[in-house]
Parts: sequence; C-alpha cells; structure tokens
Amino acid sequence: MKGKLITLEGIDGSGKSTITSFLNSHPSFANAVFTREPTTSWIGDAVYKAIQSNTDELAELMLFTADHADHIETLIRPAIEEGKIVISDRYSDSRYAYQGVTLKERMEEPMEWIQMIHRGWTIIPDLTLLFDIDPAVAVQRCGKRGEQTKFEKIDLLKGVRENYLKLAEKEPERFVVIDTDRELKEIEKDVLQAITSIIES
Ligand SMILES: Nc1ncnc2c1ncn2[C@@H]1O[C@H](COP(=O)(O)OP(=O)(O)OP(=O)(O)O)[C@@H](O)[C@H]1O
Ligand SMILES: Cc1cn([C@H]2C[C@H](O)[C@@H](COP(=O)(O)O)O2)c(=O)[nH]c1=O
Repeated sequence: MKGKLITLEGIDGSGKSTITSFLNSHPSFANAVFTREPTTSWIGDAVYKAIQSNTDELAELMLFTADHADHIETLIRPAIEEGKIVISDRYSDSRYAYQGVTLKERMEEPMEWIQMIHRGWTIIPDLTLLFDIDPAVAVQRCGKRGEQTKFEKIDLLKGVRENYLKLAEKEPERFVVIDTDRELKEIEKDVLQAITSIIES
C-alpha cells in the first residue's frame, strides 16, 4: 500500500511546530515519519546560511528548491513507497508563498513561475494543513519566542498569507485551512479530524 504525504504550512509563528510536536507524541502517529523543510542535510544548512544573510533572492529560491529535491529522493519518496505516513513541517507551498513575495520585483507572476519549475518531479501532498493567522498576532507570538528568520516582518508575512490563501482556494481538495487564533485544544481537534479523514480515504 502507498503511504500518504501530509504537509503543514503557514506563516512564521502560525503554530506549525507546536502542532508537529503534538502529533509526534500522539499514539496514532507512532509509525509516521516526521520531517521538515529546510531539512537537516548540508543543503538545509546552506539554506539557513542564506536566509540569515543578505543573499540574492533568486539564489535563495534555488537553494530551497535543491533542498526540496534532495528531501524527496532521500526521504519522502522511499517512505511513501514503504507505505508510511509522512508529515512534513513546511514543504513546496512554502516556496510558492514566500518566494512568491520575495521575487515579486524580479519577475511577473513569481508564484506561478516557482510552481512551474517544480512541475514533473515534486510529489504533491495528499493533504496540506494551512495554519492561518493574522500576521500581527503571529509576529507578536514570535516576539515572545524570539525572532528566528528575516521573513518575520508583518508586511512580508501579509503577502505570504495572501499567497497561501490563493493556493488553498485553487486546490480546495488538497488544502484544509485551520484558524490558529484559537485555543490549542480546538486546533488539535480539527487537525486530527482532517488527518484521520485522509488516512481512511
Ligand atoms: N494556539 C496558540 N495560542 C497561543 N500561542 C500559540 C498557539 N500556537 C502556538 N503558539 C505559540 O506561538 C509561538 C509560535 O508557534 P510555533 O513555533 O509553533 O510556530 P511556527 O509556525 O512553527 O513558526 P515558524 O514557522 O517560525 O517555525 C510559540 O511561542 C508557541 O508557543
Ligand atoms: C521551506 C521554505 C521556508 N521558507 C522560510 C520560512 C521561514 O521563515 C524559514 C524557515 O524557518 P523555520 O522557522 O525553521 O520554518 O524559511 C521559505 O522562504 N521558503 C521555503 O521554501
């Protein structure tokens, strides 16, 4: 039996890592493979170096994309072929949404162009949980945690959120939008329900 790929997406501070930790300790997912992008490989390290400095935005996209290609071939594809459930904290939609903003001065319709360069080799998730929140609330939450990336700015995150919502609108069969400006217990319940329905389908 083929496995399933579930991805968690959303702006910085939307609560993905919090829910990933919850799922990781949930007995239903004891055999699932938990992963993330940027990955922990040397290419993922290069990505973090890039986003912690003033790197050219197109070079940044290429590094993120190289990390994705390696992630698919070394971990995602083999795990899915083994019938595993793979849960990834960020995946290709992060590129469409974030670099869709950072490259908007460089080209027309960057989001569509980035999707086009993934076509034919990326693996499309079975389910994408989009953690949706007002960027002002997310930045306030990040402030308490400490700023971790250069993308944690309200104006940039507003554009990223709009891109995510456009992606969700275009593919309603893949996306489930979760309002994360709520109590954690309510969010956990919605997440479990969405994952259960995709696993049982
Ligand atoms: N439902 C919630 N209510 C209040 N605070 C929350 C909620 N969910 C997460 N937080 C807090 O918000 C902060 C950001 O959450 P988290 O690190 O899970 O976000 P993230 O989406 O993984 O961020 P990033 O993409 O930047 O890694 C953390 O301090 C976390 O404890
Ligand atoms: C995969 C991916 C990530 N990003 C951005 C999103 C975050 O600001 C950072 C990653 O940091 P995290 O807090 O450890 O998730 O990078 C991006 O711009 N494009 C991507 O493809």
